[in-house]
Amino acid sequence: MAASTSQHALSSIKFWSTSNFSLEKPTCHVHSVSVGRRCPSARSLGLVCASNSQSSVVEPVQLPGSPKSGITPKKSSESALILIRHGESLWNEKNLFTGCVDVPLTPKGVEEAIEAGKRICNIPVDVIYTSSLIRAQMTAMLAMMQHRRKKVPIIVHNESEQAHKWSQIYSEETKKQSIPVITAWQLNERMYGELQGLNKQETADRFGKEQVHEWRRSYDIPPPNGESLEMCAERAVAYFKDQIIPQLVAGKHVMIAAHGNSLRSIIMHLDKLTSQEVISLELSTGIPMLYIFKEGKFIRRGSPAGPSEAGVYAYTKNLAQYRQKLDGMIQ
Ligand SMILES: O=C(O)[C@@H](CO)OP(=O)(O)O
Repeated sequence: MAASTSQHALSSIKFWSTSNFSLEKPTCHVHSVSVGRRCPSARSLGLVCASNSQSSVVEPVQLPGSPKSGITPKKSSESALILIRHGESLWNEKNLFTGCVDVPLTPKGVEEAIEAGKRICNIPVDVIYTSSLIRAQMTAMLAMMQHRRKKVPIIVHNESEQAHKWSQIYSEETKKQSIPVITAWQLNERMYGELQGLNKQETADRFGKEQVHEWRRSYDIPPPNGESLEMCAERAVAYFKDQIIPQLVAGKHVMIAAHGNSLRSIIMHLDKLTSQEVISLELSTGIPMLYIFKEGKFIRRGSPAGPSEAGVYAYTKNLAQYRQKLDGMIQ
């Protein structure tokens, strides 16, 4: 069921395919590495203090082509991959374990999402993936409202044949001005089991700080009747490999709006973090992180500090060209 839904989703993206923007001739700058507050590991730099905008010197992940997808890799192209954790939710504010409980953003979370959108407003986006939870979807939509290209993000409904049929668009021109938003439960927050709804501080007081830290950050120890990060990775990383990598291979620029732990598992995969290193990986709410996918490798670019931040655009001539193109369209 999940597989066929995903296949539907993929075919509708092909159908919706918009820009074939190709990024070529990168001028690769190795910038200084900045150290995050809580993570001494060089491999997670730039992610702990995710507001940091400098690029990293991470050894890129080597990926094979796209054996299953049948999509021909575009050798000369580069794709942008933006990862964004949702803005502050009402339960983040109350310091409650949230997991798969579907809680909306706070006004501060709304602001964070808008701010994130401003930071990435010059970076191309062809397709958006979000979890099935409202806090990630609100974040994706609010962020895209800020994008200078002004395409309309539209949620793809493939949950039933009728939903698919009833949400069709009958103008090719309108489709070109839209960005498909694919929602996938596989990108949901890790299921927190019997901790969902409990106060984090009270839980630490009751079970001990170390035990709670183990539940929250260890790789393979699940909270009571919940998912460990490893279990969460089994579905989130599998989805990333099966559905999202083929888009990048095909030259599409992708944004993923998801959650602290589903994104930690994807970043662990991209940056080849060990199960020890991932313990220190913390993601702030509403901070976008940029990777460039080129020739099967992911190159982490950190987080754009602002729409015109030189570091991000300096990396590829074509990111800069895309921005110039937007400047031209908007004048
Ligand atoms: O409660 C949750 O669902 C998560 C994210 O807010 O908490 P944690 O910081 O423990 O990963």
